[in-house]
Amino acid sequence: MIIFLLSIIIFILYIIKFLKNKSCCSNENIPPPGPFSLPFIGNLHQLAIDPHLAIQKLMVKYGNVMTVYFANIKTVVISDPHYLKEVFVNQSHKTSDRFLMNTAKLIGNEKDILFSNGQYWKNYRQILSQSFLKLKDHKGITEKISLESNKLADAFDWYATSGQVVDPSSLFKMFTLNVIMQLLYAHRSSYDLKEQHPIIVALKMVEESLAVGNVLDLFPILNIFLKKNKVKLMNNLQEVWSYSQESIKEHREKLSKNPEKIDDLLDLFISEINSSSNPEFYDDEGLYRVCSDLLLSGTETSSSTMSWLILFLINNPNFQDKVRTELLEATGGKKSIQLSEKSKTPFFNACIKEALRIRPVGALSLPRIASEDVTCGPYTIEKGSQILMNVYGLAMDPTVWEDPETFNPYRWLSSDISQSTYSFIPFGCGARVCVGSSLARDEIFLGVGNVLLNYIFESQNGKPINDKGHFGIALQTVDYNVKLTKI
Ligand code: HEM
Repeated sequence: MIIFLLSIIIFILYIIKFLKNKSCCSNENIPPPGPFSLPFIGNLHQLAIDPHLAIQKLMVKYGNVMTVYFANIKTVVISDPHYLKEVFVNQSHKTSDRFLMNTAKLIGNEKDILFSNGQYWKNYRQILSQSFLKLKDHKGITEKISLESNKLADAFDWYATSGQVVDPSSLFKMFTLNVIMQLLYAHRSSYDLKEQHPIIVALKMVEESLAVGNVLDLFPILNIFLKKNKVKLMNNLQEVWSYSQESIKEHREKLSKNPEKIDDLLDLFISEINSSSNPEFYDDEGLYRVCSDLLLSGTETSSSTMSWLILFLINNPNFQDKVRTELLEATGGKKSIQLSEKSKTPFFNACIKEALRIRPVGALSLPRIASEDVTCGPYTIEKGSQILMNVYGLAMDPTVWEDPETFNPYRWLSSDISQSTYSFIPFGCGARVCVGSSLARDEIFLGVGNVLLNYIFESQNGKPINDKGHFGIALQTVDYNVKLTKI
């Protein structure tokens, strides 16, 4: 009986969905084409594992602007540089808002930067962007990042001298966490993986819950069974927020006594607020949520890119040798590189760009929503749809990139590189482009530069490492171990 009733319900839903799809569009209101979607799951059966690769396959049939359904969420995926510009730049007023799922609302409460919209987002984004601009010119703060990259190189030393293999990703993650922790709390943690700072432990738990969170966002009914996950997420977020609140209080007190004493990003942020026309708008809730945003958005992204870069340099030992020779020439033989020496390392800079192209960790960027109907070439993206930028697909387009699946840094050095800006968007594009891109590039340059100056990296078994990776909270490498030889 139950099966019979369920079949009837599914059949009715199927008909409703079919009729809705048919009736939604007049001639001038054509939605982008896409595969047929099933009731409840939409196209999840086609997209659930490695969605960036699944979308590549579907694109062959449906083209560069395509409609798919993540469960019942209507989603348009854009893989064409001209349409990206049309949608995210020319119609930015209709496409700057984030598509907010339940987990995003829990994290941001619509009072942060990653997951807020409207005037609230605009005000906080402006202050944060100004703070990042000033950070770049603040010698004392950039010096801290430089010193942290020397500590990262030291952290590999034990493995090199003892001959033990190590997973470099775990140390890269500690490095990017330490950078953000110093920018926000003036604290750092040991690289000893057994003695981790409580914030790092809490953040790891948050990331674990987020991986499960995706399923809950698509099927809220599962909340009944996975209540524990929500409680775990909230407890760990609370730990990060409380820690941030303490730090905000200390920073405010220090700046009220000495407004000129700027030691980190949080100081810059608070002093920008103090000198803004409406400082009372920026309450402590907004501030502590921005702190957790920076930990969430600015650590796994940069460290995964560093892991990809090292992986491709292991698989291409000639490139690794060439980078090291260039770095040693730039530093005059010293084992530590400075940001001021960036202009002397064009080949290494090209390798960083190539890693960001070939394995963009934000392979589908962060979702936006069409707040009104949006024109996209001959199609209309219906108000309320989720919109994704196909960052990975753009980087794999053979009409733009010669042999796109090959790690080839030379493509960035050739004088006839002529692809559109919107074909290479690892940091997204338009009004919500990544605010931390410059910091990320500096971290990758210093962190990977310094370890390459000190060690030769090889795979554990001497064979090339799997370079396909997997889609977790970001496009990540598979776990891999390296053998190190000290130089
Ligand atoms: C290689 C490293 C990184 C990559 C690939 C990356 C990528 C991205 C992407 C694709 C977006 C969405 C952009 C859009 O919607 O158009 C984004 C947003 C953002 N990123 Fe990054 N990111 C990186 C590092 C960082 C760092 C180091 C920070 C800060 C410490 C950061 C902070 C943010 C923030 C706050 C946003 C939200 C901006 C907004 O909604 O207005 N990211 N990032």
